[in-house]
Amino acid sequence: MKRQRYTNFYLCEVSSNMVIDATNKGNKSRFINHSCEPNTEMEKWTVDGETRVGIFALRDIQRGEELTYDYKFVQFGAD
Ligand SMILES: C[S@@+](CC[C@H](N)C(=O)[O-])C[C@H]1O[C@@H](n2cnc3c(N)ncnc32)[C@H](O)[C@@H]1O
Repeated sequence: MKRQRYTNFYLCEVSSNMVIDATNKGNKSRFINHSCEPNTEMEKWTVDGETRVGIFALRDIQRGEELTYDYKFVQFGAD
C-alpha cells in the first residue's frame, strides 16, 4: 500500500482475528473520518451467530453535518 502511495486506509479491526478491508468495496460508512469528539460510535453485535457492525449516533446530528467516530488508533510501526 505504501508503495502504491495510498493515503486513505479503509481497514477496521473488528476482533483479533477479523478485519474489514473496505479498500476496494464497501458501504458509505467507509468514508467516515476519525474524530476525538465523534458524533457516532461503532458497535459490534452478534446476530444469529454472525458478527455485525453498526454505526450509531451519539447525539442529534444536523443534516449535512460530517459523520465521525473515534478510530481508537493503534499504530503499527513508525510509519
Ligand atoms: C476510512 S477512510 C475515511 C474516508 C477518507 N477520508 C476518504 O476521503 O475516502 C480513513 C482515511 O481518511 C483519512 N482521515 C480520517 N480521519 C481523518 C482526520 N480526522 N484527519 C485527517 N485525515 C483523516 C486518513 O487518510 C485515513 O486513512
